[in-house]
Amino acid sequence: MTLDAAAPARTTGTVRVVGTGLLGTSAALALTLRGVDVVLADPSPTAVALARDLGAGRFAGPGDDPALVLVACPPDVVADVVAEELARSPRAVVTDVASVKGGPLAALRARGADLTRYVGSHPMAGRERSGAVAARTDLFAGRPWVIAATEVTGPAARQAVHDLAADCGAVPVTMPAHEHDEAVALVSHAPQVAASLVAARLREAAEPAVGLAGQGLRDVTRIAASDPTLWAQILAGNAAPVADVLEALRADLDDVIGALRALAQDPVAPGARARLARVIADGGAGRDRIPGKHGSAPTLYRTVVVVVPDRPGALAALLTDVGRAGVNLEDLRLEHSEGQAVALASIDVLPASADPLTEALRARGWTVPH
Ligand SMILES: NC(=O)c1ccc[n+]([C@@H]2O[C@H](COP(=O)([O-])OP(=O)(O)OC[C@H]3O[C@@H](n4cnc5c(N)ncnc54)[C@H](O)[C@@H]3O)[C@@H](O)[C@H]2O)c1
Ligand SMILES: O=C(O)C(=O)C[C@]1(C(=O)O)C=C[C@@H](O)C=C1
Repeated sequence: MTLDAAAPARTTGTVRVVGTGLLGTSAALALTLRGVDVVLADPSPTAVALARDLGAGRFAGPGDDPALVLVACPPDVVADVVAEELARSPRAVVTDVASVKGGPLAALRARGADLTRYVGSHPMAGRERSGAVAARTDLFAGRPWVIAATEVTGPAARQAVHDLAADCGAVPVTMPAHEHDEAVALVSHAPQVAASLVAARLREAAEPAVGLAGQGLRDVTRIAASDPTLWAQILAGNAAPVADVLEALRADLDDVIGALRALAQDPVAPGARARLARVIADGGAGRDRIPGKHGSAPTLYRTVVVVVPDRPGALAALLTDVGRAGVNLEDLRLEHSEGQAVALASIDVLPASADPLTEALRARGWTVPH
């Protein structure tokens, strides 16, 4: 997915990005691509220089007069930084992208900040890596961007953040802060804890067991690589809603354990298999409700799986042949088990491209198993 750089930006005036890590630099790259004047600030000189070097904008200076300030710093300090930015630029709209919204809003309200010019927001897009080096121009493409407007948010602030989200390729969604926090406890924060707990079980596992890991484990644990300091802040900032989701999960887990213990005692324990089947079926029903990348049904892409020999240049050759086939690659995953002479590349493409790509790759000698 790429951003349509040709479309004119809705955002007008200079945008000041404060915190040039993954989120700040990704937004700055998307805005710069659209021709928006972006100035960059971060307490870390390396972080801001890196973002500038990547083409995300220019260094902030004393003469800047931003129309919009985007705060993309860690959640713990977000209320302080927003308050500073409101005072520094008395005419600007200020937003932040922290993963929790209720706490920062309450803190700003308590200190009497100008909430007509501030509107918290949260793009539902990210990565398990931090810093400007992980930034991507299309990070937000097709993703929801929550705008947590309040009853006192001014229309200019609403519009400016709406335009910012749209210019980054995201889909703006308006939602009150408390509703947002409950929703992300379920769809983001508890899943992070679950992924981390599953992955943590692997620490003490014997080498041969870990060597058997397939795509299932990789899918479930990708986000276990996330930044612990950032996530400790996110979880602490949304403690009660996350605890509620995890308590419900614990009850479900106890039910599964009960069925398994019953089967361990008696292989034909009445009702046990039905309880296990129900867990898997309920999981499938829940998963079916997850929207696709663009908010549509999750059947947006088809996956073409290709066998890639384990030798230098093989993946590059495959990508070249995908390009020669005239097919736009939407996503790529590589599965490689230790000791195996081949890897499996899963290439997501638009449904209409799957069969032509399969044929073109087979014609060029690639093994495409199904
Ligand atoms: N990582 C994700 O997937 C993701 C997704 C959506 C929203 N968010 C939110 O975006 C924000 C930034 O996360 P990130 O992943 O970009 O983190 P990051 O670690 O990549 O970047 C954070 C940046 O903030 C800077 N910073 C630290 N203290 C600061 C301060 N007092 N003032 C200004 N800048 C400061 C750091 O130097 C760093 O460059 C967080 O609030 C996070 O909750 C993260
Ligand atoms: O995809 C990832 O790696 C993410 O961490 C993204 C994710 C999410 O849970 O979807 C994580 C935290 C953010 O606040 C928003 C998005």
